[in-house]
Amino acid sequence: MIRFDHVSKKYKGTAKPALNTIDLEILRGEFVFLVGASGSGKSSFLRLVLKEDRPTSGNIHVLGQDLGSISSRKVPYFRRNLGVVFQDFRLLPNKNVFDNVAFTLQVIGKSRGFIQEAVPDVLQMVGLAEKANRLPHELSGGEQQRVAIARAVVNKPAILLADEPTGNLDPLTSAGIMNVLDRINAGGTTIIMATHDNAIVDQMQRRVIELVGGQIIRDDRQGGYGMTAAIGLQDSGMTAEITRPDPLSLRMQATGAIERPVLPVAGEPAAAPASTSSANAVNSSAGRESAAVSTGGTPVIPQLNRNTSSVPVVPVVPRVPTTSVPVQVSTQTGQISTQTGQVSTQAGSHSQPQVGEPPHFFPPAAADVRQADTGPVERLSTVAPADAAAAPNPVNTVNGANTAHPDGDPDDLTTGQLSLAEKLGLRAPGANHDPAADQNVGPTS
Ligand SMILES: Nc1ncnc2c1ncn2[C@@H]1O[C@H](COP(=O)(O)OP(=O)(O)OP(=O)(O)O)[C@@H](O)[C@H]1O
Repeated sequence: MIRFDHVSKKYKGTAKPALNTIDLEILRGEFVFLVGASGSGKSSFLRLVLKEDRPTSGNIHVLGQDLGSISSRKVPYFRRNLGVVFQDFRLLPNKNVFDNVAFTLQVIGKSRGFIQEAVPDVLQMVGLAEKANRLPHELSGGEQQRVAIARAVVNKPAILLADEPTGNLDPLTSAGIMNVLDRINAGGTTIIMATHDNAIVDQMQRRVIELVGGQIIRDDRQGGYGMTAAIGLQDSGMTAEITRPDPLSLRMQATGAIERPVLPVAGEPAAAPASTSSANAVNSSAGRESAAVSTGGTPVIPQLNRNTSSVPVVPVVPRVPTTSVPVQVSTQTGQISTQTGQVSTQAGSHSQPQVGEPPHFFPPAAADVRQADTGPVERLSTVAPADAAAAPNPVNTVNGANTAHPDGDPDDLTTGQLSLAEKLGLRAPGANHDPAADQNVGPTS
């Protein structure tokens, strides 16, 4: 699905490459954390996947396409297969939640009927069905990020790139976001998430690729955040991130139990301190939404409790024993791929998308702990109109790079002033556009 062959990226005027001879393969359906100290190359990696930049050397294949052979004119079409979520949300401030999500579909010419069906579905999935008419500034940070996620996935991208999506959020709210991402991944979307959030990485136990100085020093199939990345954070003064207590560990120490706390599925408190009372506040203020479990006053960064639902969840990638694979990644992932094709649901009702099959858009709400707290599982409908196969999706610049490109790369769509639609990769630069879409907004809470 994504393959880097000896990829290096060196920016003009810099002494060291931002990425140095990267070889790696990411398979369909994987959830991959990209960790590493500030400046280790995470965003550069994501930019290359998006073809927002091009490598100095090496080859990149995404979704079977050699990125080097995609012309600038075709980049927006390529990017419709990718969704991107950023730390700072980047919603349109003057459009309500529905219109922010619908915007993606309007730009690429989806029918009104499709939009009327797809947007409510995706808002339901992210837990914002009741807030479709709100403006971004009327939402909490976590809710704004949910809108951004909804916008990123409304047209079923094969790949979702998330650059520090929880970077502006408190732990409890972050956990809610991770729950949403986990569910999107369970529907078949490959997710690559750059993050400094050690607690999330440690608890999710997914594939972890760690960069140091532009090189992959670790590739754990079921990894944790790791010491090297943490040391890098300390070096860069971002110690708050690494000193956050791991509530799950604390809870396990306290109880000796290994059960996972329950995740809040949808919605977050406007400003959620991680405490029992705030978790309850979420619950009461958000009807069907469940609250995070907090034990003994210890804030719990929730983790999916896949066992609380009667509907089994399909493992997206079969879990193999944790093995550190600093190099030769593709060899191992090739083996995984074979296994993936054999996986089916325990219930037999929901299978993983196979190669060539678009991702199911919303998995059953099995991973959704609403059932545990609120009764029967509410199954989320799928967005499956006939024209959904085109699967366009918002794509934006990574790290807000809507500035002139340092290399003067002719393929670089970040050059010059671009509208949001252009930055989202939905329209080729210079095409007709909605002037109202030219503004972005960061966090408003
Ligand atoms: N446009 C650019 N021009 C020159 N150098 C750049 C550019 N973008 C990134 N770099 C350099 O490339 C290296 C990798 O940067 P990158 O943004 O990919 O790191 P990162 O791991 O995403 O960092 P952070 O966690 O702080 O976002 C850094 O040394 C950075 O200074």
